[in-house]
Amino acid sequence: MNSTSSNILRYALIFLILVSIGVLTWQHFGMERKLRIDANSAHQFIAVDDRTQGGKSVAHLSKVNDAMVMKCKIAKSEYQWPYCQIRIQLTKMPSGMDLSHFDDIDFNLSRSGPGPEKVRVYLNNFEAYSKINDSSTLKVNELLLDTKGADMASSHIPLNLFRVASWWVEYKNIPLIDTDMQVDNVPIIEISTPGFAPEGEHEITFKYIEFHGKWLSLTQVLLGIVSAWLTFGVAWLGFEIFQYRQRLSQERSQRSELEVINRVLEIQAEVLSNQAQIDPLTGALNRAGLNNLLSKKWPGEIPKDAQLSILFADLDHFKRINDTHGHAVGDEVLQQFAQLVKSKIRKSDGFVRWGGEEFLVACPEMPHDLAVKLAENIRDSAEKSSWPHSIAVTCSCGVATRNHGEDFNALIERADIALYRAKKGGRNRVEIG
Ligand SMILES: Nc1nc2c(ncn2[C@@H]2O[C@H](COP(=O)(O)OP(=O)(O)OP(=O)(O)O)[C@@H](O)[C@H]2O)c(=O)[nH]1
Repeated sequence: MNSTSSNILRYALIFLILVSIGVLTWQHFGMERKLRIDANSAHQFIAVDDRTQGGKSVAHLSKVNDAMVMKCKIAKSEYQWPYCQIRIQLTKMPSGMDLSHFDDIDFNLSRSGPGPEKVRVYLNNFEAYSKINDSSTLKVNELLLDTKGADMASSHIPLNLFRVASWWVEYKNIPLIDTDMQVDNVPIIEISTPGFAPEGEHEITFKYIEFHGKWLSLTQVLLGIVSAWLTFGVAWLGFEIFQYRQRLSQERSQRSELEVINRVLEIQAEVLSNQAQIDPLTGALNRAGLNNLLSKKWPGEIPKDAQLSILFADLDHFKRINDTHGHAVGDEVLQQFAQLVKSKIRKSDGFVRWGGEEFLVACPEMPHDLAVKLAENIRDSAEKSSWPHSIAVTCSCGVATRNHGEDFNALIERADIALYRAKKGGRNRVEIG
């Protein structure tokens, strides 16, 4: 990891930590969500009594200042559970308000009249089985609220204290599986007299209900934070893999560049080495070239039984050619003679410019008779060739073939002595050493 990416990682980590702490703190101390339903709300407020069920109780609703006041006369009748209630129509069925995001409720209501100082609060939820025209099919989530005691004094009554009313479950014969508290689609809220309301004048004054909650629950916030960290981790991993691949491909291309440079240098070294071993005028090897050739053929010492014939070929009276026709013509003759010898020898033979106009041919694995024949062939061809300025050019040769275990220098010396004899013997001839 380079320093830039480790800095980015450090800043990203600090940023994520700060955001995580910030969001958690915000969730805990803020992020408030509130729904207030009061007497001034645009919702429809209705007084409901038991007359629809055959009862005789009569309820009236009126707005007094900031409150909805329901006056109710509970009367005994054949109906067993006389009641009056304020109904707040929040929405038109089948749609309702989703109150499940809220955690607790504040009530501002009071009651007077005979009987217990309690009211029943209903959050009626529209369910799959509910019918639009029949509000009794809404699931009744019930809370019995003490209007004088601790309930009203303490605010923030937890929403999860609501329970599905057992009388409603019995009355509607609701299967057990559907009897969980559900407030995600509430079209109606009702505030009702207590279950055992005695006969007489009752009054319920409603000012407001306030639902409190968080825009995001702690679980949602934690899930969000974990997702953000996971996303960051995956993104960082991807970034690291991307960088690693880039580095890898850079290294690969650098390596292949180096290999190319290396190969070029090897070729150049080979060319220079070859140039160092080759006579530029004739293209023949020099003495270093001969040593290289022999050591390639026989690394280390030349084996005792290795067969090797040496042939010296020296142009006759070459000084005269130079003197008569000039040095440049002498060069031309040397070059032509070198071509002639090259055309007569094998690829495996070493052709060496030994001195000024003196050449050596090293013939590995060549028996003596063939070496003599080769020398004779060279000599004869030189004599018969046509040369620049029609110069008559001849050469003298000395041939020696290696005896068993003979030292290379001794072999050279024998060939050289043979050449000397050829010169002494009148030139343009082959002598054996
Ligand atoms: N043009 C030319 N002449 C060279 C070169 N190298 C050597 N020589 C000349 O070759 C001549 C050799 O002369 P000598 O050693 O007397 O031999 P020679 O004249 O051939 O006489 P023999 O070998 O005895 O037949 C000298 O004059 C050298 O200057 C070269 O590269 N180019």
